Amino acid sequence: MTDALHILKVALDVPLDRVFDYRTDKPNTQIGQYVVVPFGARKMIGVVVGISDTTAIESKKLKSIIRLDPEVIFDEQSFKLFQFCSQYYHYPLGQTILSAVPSRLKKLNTKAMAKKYLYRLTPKAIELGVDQLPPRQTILKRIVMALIDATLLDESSLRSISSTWKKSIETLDEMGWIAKEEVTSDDKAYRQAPIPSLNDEQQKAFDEISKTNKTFAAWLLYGITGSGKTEVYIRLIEEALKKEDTQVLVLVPEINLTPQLESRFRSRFEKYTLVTLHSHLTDNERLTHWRLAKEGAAKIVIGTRLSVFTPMPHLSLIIIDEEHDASFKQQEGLRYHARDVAIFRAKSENIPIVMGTATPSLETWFNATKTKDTKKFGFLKLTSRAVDDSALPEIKCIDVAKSKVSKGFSPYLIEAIRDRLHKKEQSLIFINRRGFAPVLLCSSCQWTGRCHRCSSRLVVHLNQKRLRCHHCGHDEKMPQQCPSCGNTDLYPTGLGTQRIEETLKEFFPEARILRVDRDSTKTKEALNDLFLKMKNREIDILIGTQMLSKGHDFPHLSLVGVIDTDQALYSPDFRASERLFSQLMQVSGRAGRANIKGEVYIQTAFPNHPIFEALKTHDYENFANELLKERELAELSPFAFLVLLKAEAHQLTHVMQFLNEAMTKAQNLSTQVTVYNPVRPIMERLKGMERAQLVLQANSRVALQKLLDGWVSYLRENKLGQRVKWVVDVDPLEF
Ligand SMILES: Nc1ncnc2c1ncn2[C@@H]1O[C@H](COP(=O)(O)OP(=O)(O)OP(=O)(O)O)[C@@H](O)[C@H]1O
Ligand SMILES: [Zn+2]
Repeated sequence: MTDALHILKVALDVPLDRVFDYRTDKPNTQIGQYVVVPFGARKMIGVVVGISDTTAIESKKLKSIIRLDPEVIFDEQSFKLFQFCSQYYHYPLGQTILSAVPSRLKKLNTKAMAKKYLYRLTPKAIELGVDQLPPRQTILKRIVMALIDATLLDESSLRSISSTWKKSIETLDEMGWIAKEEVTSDDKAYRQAPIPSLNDEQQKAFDEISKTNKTFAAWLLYGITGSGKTEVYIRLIEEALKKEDTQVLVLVPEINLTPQLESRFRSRFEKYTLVTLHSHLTDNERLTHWRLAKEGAAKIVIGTRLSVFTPMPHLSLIIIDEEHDASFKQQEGLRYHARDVAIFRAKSENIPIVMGTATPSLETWFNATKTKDTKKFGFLKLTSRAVDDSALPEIKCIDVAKSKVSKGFSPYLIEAIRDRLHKKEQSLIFINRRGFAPVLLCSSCQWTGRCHRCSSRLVVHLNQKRLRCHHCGHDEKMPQQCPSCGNTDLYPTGLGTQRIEETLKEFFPEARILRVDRDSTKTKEALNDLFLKMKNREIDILIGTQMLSKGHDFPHLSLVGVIDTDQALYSPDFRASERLFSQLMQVSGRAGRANIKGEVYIQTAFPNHPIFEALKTHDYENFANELLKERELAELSPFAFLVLLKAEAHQLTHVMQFLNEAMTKAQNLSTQVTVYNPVRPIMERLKGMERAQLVLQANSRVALQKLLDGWVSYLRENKLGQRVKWVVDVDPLEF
């Protein structure tokens, strides 16, 4: 008689939808432990997802695990979540799990971690103040100002202010300005900000949602910008944490997770351990925070999309801020939507989930207001701004056809800016650059610079005098004369942020102007610097793109000028007007936040377009309902469910053959699903690869999923898959 075999079913980070059997001599292994195993000639990290005493593998071929780590990295609830995602997004289980655990775990050797500290200013520093710092020490200044704001900051927040924060902290330490304390799980003292009492609408929202604690309910908290949604979240969290053994997960878009937001939460939850999870943490920090959550020690987890997978044994409430934000959708690997995964998780753990926004996604708007199943999807409104005397800004369209536009600016807008300069208030010039950037154009033969690897035009970077491909990064010198006809009169078309900046400098030589875009604000530290400068009125005019439109408070900002948004009105993307509306609504929300009145000027050739009519009256509801009618007629989301198959290869014939076979197969698998012909996307070539895609569409999610089960395994087995790279995107946001 032989000993009973201990066979571990191990999920690995490989693109195969199966688990692998390994032998172990450790009888009390648990599901969720991770292991190092031999895989071909390599060693790999894997996760135990099953334990058995039988295997179909011959005992000669059965290999043993190399190492078993004692840490159990997920619990039963997380495992359910992984299984759901693997099935719903048709992505292998092993890859699903391993894309959700902190990458630090995946390194083959884990070292002990260093102690962690929190930093605060000494009374001496507070007394002397920033003005006493040496004039050119901008990083020191930034850190001190952030500490004045937040009282206590941890290392990750400091790092987001500057990558050289350590040196600055040492300097401050030598000056006797800083005190540090070791991080323990509780006992933190953040400054207490005055706590407002809830207004009627906030109170109603709080009461309704509180009624559903302990059971699943999805809530849309629809509240205009500045209506006090965050205050409602905070009260709900307070309420939840009154009970022992509770944890709360707060999901936010990446750009919103600033030290300011973190400190607002910390100051209100000083008794509780709060951790953040986002991409600006180091691997070690991420792992520490994640473990605190997994062990139940962290009561509040604030994180970006990936944190929806954080194991939290006592999870009792999920909050999603800015529910409509596209950054909740992961665009590579496991293409999940964190909001949808969060709803599944709330359902499966039988807890409430609250989604707040001023401009809900049409899917959520539909669920909350139009479906019969409103018992499971509650709808709450906050219709006025929370701070007394703060009204919504007045929105005006400037008809560029009737106004004498000079270098992109109409005289009305220029006058409005001049007026703010006079009143020492701030202006924001917003350019919607989605899908738009200046290209170099030859005035005589219409030549434009093109990327030789992608079907895209090269973007002009005037300061560096270079042309760059924004898709593959290809970079070349800006030519002196047209490569096609030799003409030397080459000029950049359209309005980039750099050109706007130059024009504004001409109009207002005395103004302090700051331009913010991906080129000038690559790091989070630069962005934080900007917030501080705005707050201290060191900037008069801010020029920026969509990254500025999210929920930041600029108390001295009273004018927003929007230029050049018209291309989004006629985009082939069916979500373009939904996005434009929410972007303009968000950016308008930046004006007049405190007690100065805000104004928004939109320059457009289509001042009567319904989107602007709706904006002027701040009428998201009407606009959304109109859009829903259009979507219903066109049979688009949320009335139909879509799946996108994207494929690319060096040769177009391979791509097309693969997609045509896929199309035929899909047609044979189901009659309830519409299968469209393969088409080329707008970006036909990318990084030297030829691309094409096809769309599946169905009225029934179940029918679509059923088709996908058979179809995706068929695609995985297709021999052309060796030449063609493909991905399946369920509920795609971009086409
Ligand atoms: N009931 C209240 N009474 C007075 N002030 C309040 C009240 N609720 C919130 N506030 C204040 O109003 C401002 C906006 O509130 P909050 O940030 O909660 O709004 P929001 O809807 O989350 O904003 P955003 O649109 O930026 O996401 C904050 O300064 C907050 O302190
Ligand atoms: Zn390119």
